[in-house]
Amino acid sequence: MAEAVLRVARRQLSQRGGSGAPILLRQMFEPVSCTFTYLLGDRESREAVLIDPVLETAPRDAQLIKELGLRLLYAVNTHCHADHITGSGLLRSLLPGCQSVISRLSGAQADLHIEDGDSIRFGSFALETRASPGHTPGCVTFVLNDHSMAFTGDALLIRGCGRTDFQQGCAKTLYHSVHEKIFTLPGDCLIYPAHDYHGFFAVPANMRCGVQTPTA
Ligand SMILES: N[C@@H](CCC(=O)N[C@@H](CSS)C(=O)NCC(=O)O)C(=O)O
Ligand SMILES: [Fe+2]
Repeated sequence: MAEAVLRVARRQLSQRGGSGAPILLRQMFEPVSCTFTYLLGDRESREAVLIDPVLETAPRDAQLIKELGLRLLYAVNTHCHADHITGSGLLRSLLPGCQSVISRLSGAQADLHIEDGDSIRFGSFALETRASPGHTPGCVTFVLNDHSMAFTGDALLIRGCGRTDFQQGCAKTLYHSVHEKIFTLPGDCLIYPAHDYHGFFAVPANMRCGVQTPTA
């Protein structure tokens, strides 16, 4: 018990940037495709990244980013499926200076291509790229540098995983990705998936909406 409390306290401390301010996190939802988009920002430098934007809600996201006084460096995609990648292009035009990012293995066009192990920096934070193929060959999971949160795209959903029956999906590959790249994260790492098709998520007062491994 005491150890768990210490672990949470340590995590809360390390989620702070250079000024000691906590990371800014907003979980947003697009109800037609049931997609989550995540905004992460450094409160000091005002640099931010957006994970898995959706075309229809890109104007909403751009408006929020402006209202929060953030500078969007990257619109980042966990994988190449139409429900995600279509938003990046619009965001580039709505927020000049923003660059689109996706894995090289996805085969999709972007300003920046990333690979397993690459880091995406914003302010005093960074997202580490973990290749997690299976839903698609180019799927990646983004892990905050202190391993307190992970953005799993369609690799790991809530009480399930992404489908593997189309666009070069492979159940065996996904099984290994989830077990070796996601379940190996610390037990108190919060998992933020790309979809909720069943209304399983809740928004508690403290806005912590992830679920913990390995009981996701
Ligand atoms: N089953 C979904 C239909 C939409 C869908 O196929 N979603 C993908 C992720 S977007 S590429 C998926 O992997 N779903 C998981 C699944 O178990 O189907 C729905 O219920 O609307
Ligand atoms: Fe997908």
